[in-house]
Amino acid sequence: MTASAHRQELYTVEQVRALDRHAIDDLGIPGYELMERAAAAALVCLREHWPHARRMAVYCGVGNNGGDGFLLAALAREAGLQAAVVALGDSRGDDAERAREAYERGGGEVLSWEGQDELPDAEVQVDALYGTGLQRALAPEVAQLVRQIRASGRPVLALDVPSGINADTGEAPGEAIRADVTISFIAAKRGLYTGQAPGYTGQLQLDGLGLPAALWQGREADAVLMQPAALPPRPRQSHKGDNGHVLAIGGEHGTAGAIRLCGEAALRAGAGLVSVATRAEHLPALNSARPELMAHAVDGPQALEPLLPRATVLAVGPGLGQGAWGHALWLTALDAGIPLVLDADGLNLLAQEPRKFHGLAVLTPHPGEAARLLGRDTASISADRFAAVRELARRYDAVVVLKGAGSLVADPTGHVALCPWGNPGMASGGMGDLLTGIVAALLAQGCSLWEAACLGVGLHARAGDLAARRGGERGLIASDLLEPLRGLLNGRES
Ligand SMILES: NC(=O)C1=CN([C@@H]2O[C@H](COP(=O)(O)OP(=O)(O)OC[C@H]3O[C@@H](n4cnc5c(N)ncnc54)[C@H](O)[C@@H]3O)[C@@H](O)[C@H]2O)[C@H](O)CC1
Ligand SMILES: [K+]
Repeated sequence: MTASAHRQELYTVEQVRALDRHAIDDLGIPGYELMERAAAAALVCLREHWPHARRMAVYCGVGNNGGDGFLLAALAREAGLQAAVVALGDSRGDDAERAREAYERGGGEVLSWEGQDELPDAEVQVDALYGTGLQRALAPEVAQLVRQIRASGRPVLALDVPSGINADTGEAPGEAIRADVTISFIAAKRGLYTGQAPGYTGQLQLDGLGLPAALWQGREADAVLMQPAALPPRPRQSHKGDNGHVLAIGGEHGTAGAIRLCGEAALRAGAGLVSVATRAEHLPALNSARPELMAHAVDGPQALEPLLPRATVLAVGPGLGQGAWGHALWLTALDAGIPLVLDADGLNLLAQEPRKFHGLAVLTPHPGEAARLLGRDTASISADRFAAVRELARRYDAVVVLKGAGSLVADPTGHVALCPWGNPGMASGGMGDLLTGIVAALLAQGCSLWEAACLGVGLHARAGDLAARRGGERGLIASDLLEPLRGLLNGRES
């Protein structure tokens, strides 16, 4: 496994092809040699994960991904392993044809496969059907093969991309290979880290195929993969005034939980002071449960206005509702000219009354809220999350977090950062309220919009992973994250 400096950069398929061409044309490394290196790296990976496996079945497509598979099978046979190859059809392209010939010349046999044929008996199955060349959903007969591969219950090693996954967007337009391990070559394809892809890649490994670092220098990447980070230690003489004042606004009749979680998260993420502006009925519960939260009864804008001058950051939306009360507070907050984090109903109100924030806001939509903000359906957001988050940041002139597996952060200039952490246990109520409070607290402590959004998303997801590791993903609730969050914020992993 080649550790490579470029691993934190993410590329589109087109950019990966340009890297391949650069390696071939400018560094003089033939495409076939890249294929040989890919096959060698795949065999090392296979033996790392399944050291006792003696029999493998390699499923080869007609292109270069299939070529990788043929050369892997040839190397495996040379190493004394049994390798059966099932081919989808005749190989297309010089390198793929040459790879197939090399396999057959070494005595390898190619099995054809029709609809209901039994699959070869194997301890490990290798997916070399499609890689970065996938252009649409798998054909029905290939989808059937994929289902049979899954039904066999045998582990799967996917080469470069799990077949059926779009390496640009992370979408599975139809059936797709669920791999136990995916080994991806040369550069990290952005689609493998977001959307549906993380559910299909299994453990994702990257191998730079021994290419010189010069290959990536100065080459355009599309996004960056977030790296673990924390806030710098607090100065000894720090006092609460130094760490900002978050004013959280929300909590329509009967919905105190969201704004309370938001406020608690802001406290746990280090804000110096946290106030909550909400309906009067919620004050007794708030004050008894969390006296550190200064709760204010706010029945309209005239009661909110005196609180604004003391606030350095606003967190607007958790449980706000879209009625007259919520709308009036929302308008007052947005017109205050104070940096803010907008979430939940604050975003739904924005979808109805769009405005640009000119670098004063972080928006934190989930795909459904993003769809409303763009006037599209949720499916189109999931079909290309990178395009959607960039369009949101540009249209609203704000830093935008598009939540979901592989959360994305974009700024209005098009920079995108991708969060590789998080787990399905976090798809539960209140997690978004937590994130809003965390981002607001980081802004209050002096982070820029971009830093607060990236660090906030990363801390939130890593806290979710720590909490899930301790007690499992099922039944994970937002408040479970508060303690791990505090540790991570202070640079402690456990
Ligand atoms: N130097 C390099 O480029 C290296 C590439 N490597 C491997 O090559 C694949 C990409 O190979 P490519 O031939 O471009 O495409 P695929 O093998 O992924 O796909 C084959 C072929 O299939 C057609 N196709 C696409 N989608 C469908 C579909 N749904 N149904 C039917 N047919 C479809 C399309 O014409 C494709 O061209 C890359 O992933 C690497 O595995 C080496 O590993 C490194 C060097
Ligand atoms: K594949």
